[in-house]
Amino acid sequence: MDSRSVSKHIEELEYQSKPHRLLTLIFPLNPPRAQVLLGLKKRGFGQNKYNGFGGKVEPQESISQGAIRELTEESCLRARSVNKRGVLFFYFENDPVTMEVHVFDTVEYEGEWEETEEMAPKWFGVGDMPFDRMWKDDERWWPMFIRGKKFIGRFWFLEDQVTIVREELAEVDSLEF
Ligand SMILES: Nc1nc2c([nH]c(=O)n2[C@H]2C[C@H](O)[C@@H](COP(=O)(O)OP(=O)(O)OP(=O)(O)O)O2)c(=O)[nH]1
Repeated sequence: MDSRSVSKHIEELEYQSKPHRLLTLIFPLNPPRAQVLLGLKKRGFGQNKYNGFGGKVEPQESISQGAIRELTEESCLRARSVNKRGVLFFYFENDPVTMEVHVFDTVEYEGEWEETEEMAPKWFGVGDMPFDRMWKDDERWWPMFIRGKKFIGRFWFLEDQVTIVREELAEVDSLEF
């Protein structure tokens, strides 16, 4: 198990024994936090969905460094600081790998966003999200995200990657494990 994973804090042997893929997901907010930059994913996992920016954490970096790197690779924005906002775990039917996604926001970033090979960015009002073109779980935790809360969620998907058959979602005071 990757030592950066927070899985050791979940008391479920079945959960701990599964391989985890560590991923980041970061949302740039405009300074009054009224708008969020999403990207339309052009290829790979989640293609044609709007999402924040992110991807796999590399072995030599911290999770927040991974979030900052992916933001630049996918949108050309350079984050000066990030805030950890949530951890999400995804389980897919017939897939032994648990996806452990660390969610961040940033209000301190530099540069102009640009379309990249992976993402076509676009600003949205935080209360006007394109949920019909996003991952199904997003509308569940987004209200916590925009109210400035921290959260931990677990979502069990069928193989279709659309149907959620079970979920656990809770606000937490801290994500410093
Ligand atoms: N909003 C949201 N994001 C999700 C969900 N599931 C999930 O993996 N993600 C995010 C986490 C990552 O940011 C992204 C998946 O990472 P990725 O496959 O694009 O990773 P990558 O960029 O390293 O991959 P690549 O370069 O090899 O294509 O999708 C979800 O249910 N909701």
